[in-house]
Amino acid sequence: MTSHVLFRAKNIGKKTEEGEWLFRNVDLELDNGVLTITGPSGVGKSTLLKCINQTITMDEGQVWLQEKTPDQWGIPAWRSKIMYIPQRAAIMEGTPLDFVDEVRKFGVHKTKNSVDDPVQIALDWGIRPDLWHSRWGNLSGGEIQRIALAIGCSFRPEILLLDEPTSALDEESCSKVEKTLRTLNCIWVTHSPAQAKRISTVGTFVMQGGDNSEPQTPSEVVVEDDSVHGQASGNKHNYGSGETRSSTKSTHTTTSVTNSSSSSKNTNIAGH
Ligand SMILES: Nc1ncnc2c1ncn2[C@@H]1O[C@H](COP(=O)(O)OP(=O)(O)OP(=O)(O)O)[C@@H](O)[C@H]1O
Repeated sequence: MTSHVLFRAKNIGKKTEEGEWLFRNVDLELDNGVLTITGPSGVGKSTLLKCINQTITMDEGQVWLQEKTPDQWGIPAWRSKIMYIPQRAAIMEGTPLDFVDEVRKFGVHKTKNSVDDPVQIALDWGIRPDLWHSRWGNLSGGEIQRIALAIGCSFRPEILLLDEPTSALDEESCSKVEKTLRTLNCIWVTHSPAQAKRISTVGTFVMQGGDNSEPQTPSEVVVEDDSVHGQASGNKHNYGSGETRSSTKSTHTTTSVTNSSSSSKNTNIAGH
């Protein structure tokens, strides 16, 4: 009998085009809060988020939201509830407001009246209202990033899948965005151990290439140079169980999720 958590992923695996395992046996749980994912470049963090969002097909494993699979929800509903915000928003035709109107037409999202105003959300992050009338191609990387995030937040998904959501932001903007996002349910990929320490409320999954079945233990993440060090080594556990990181003066000890044995049309915000 499994516990009824908001979101569960069990044994997720994805193969490369050559048929090797890019990663496998990834287990995640999130009931409430922010779960961060770190790991070396190319290990498959973005691909994992896309598998969860059902943007691409996983080769093994299953995901559940409120104990229902994507097929049981229906893929459009699933993607509106577990919304993926890509690392680099695709440059589209038109303006951000055009895009918001387009997405609202799909109807799988909540009705217009129950949707938050993305312009207001982004205003708190330093995005002037007039920028919503600018063509996507005329916006800076940091403006596009905040606007895409604000649109995602405005639809009030159950969970936001965030792929390095502040990578193009200066410190002040980053801090404002983090303040908002920390109040939501997020699975958040970051390369910054310092950011993982700041924002994760339920722990950090240190992703490994290939088989993730080895139980992980708290791993040392050196904060000073903002790069990930150390190897997973320790107790098997799931997120959502209340396990949290501990820290010392110079290092941050993250927790890791259990990892047991190791594409389609979408409605992503400004997505691929
Ligand atoms: N649909 C797919 N099927 C199989 N492999 C894929 C697919 N999409 C991407 N990949 C491959 O997966 C590998 C990992 O890419 P991914 O972007 O997920 O890594 P990452 O850990 O997020 O990297 P970074 O930290 O640099 O952003 C890449 O070599 C990429 O070519």
